Amino acid sequence: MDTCAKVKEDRPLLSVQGVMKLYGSRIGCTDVTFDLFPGEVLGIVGESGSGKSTLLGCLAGHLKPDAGRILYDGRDMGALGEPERRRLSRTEWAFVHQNARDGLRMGVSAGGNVGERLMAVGARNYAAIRDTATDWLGRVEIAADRIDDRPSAFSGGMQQRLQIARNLVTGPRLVFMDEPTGGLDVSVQARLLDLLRGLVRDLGLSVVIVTHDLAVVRLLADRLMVMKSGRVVEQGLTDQVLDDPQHGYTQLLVSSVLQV
Ligand SMILES: Nc1ncnc2c1ncn2[C@@H]1O[C@H](COP(=O)(O)OP(=O)(O)OP(=O)(O)O)[C@@H](O)[C@H]1O
Repeated sequence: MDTCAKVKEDRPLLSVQGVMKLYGSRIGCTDVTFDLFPGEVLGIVGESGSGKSTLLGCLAGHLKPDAGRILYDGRDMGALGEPERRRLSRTEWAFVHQNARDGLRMGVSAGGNVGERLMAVGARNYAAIRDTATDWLGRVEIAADRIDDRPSAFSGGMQQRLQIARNLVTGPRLVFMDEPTGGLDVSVQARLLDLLRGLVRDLGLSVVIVTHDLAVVRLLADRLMVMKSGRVVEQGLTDQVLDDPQHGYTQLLVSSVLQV
């Protein structure tokens, strides 16, 4: 590896510095600082209203922070124009919504949902697009003979897997996930988690994942950030935080799960 490439590898893919987002006088999130390195998975946990979605919205460029800086691959997101942000959303980033319907086009076939992402980054050869779509449906365990079905004919778990294929087909570097296993049956969740873990590992993805579910972060996240009332109360290696929580709130969060 030459020196230049090495320097790039050592640089955070995402650097978040003192980010704050207010809704009027209400704090959405405040004083959030962390680095995400290439290939790392960061889990964000906290109770409802703790600011997880607000922070994710700021990171993904859906919300404009009121203070702080977000650097993506060294570039200040606040200084990027809207066309460049849209280009990044199409090419280098992906966003997996909790509700698959928010991330899919329900009137378009499964193959079309995957294929149109490829077309958005310049693919034009119909046969090659269909082949890639078929391959990706297989990777998310959807049978090839369902390629022309619409997502509305799929189960919740299948829709979520299709949303994941649609998001990953273009080879993004950074994936935002908002409760990707939320709202699914426990057995469906387990299968989806397993699939996600395999894809994250095989593709070496950098991921920021928001969840209520400590089992999800235990399985997927290298590092964990715990939020309460819009602030980060604790962060560290996932096993360390879950096995030896330092903050009273994290202790409560961990013990409430153990008691279930
Ligand atoms: N559009 C909005 N307008 C006003 N206040 C908002 C808005 N969105 C969020 N908030 C407030 O910001 C704070 C953080 O909310 P946020 O939705 O980010 O939390 P969360 O941890 O994602 O919750 P949940 O797990 O329920 O999605 C809460 O006090 C919430 O009421």
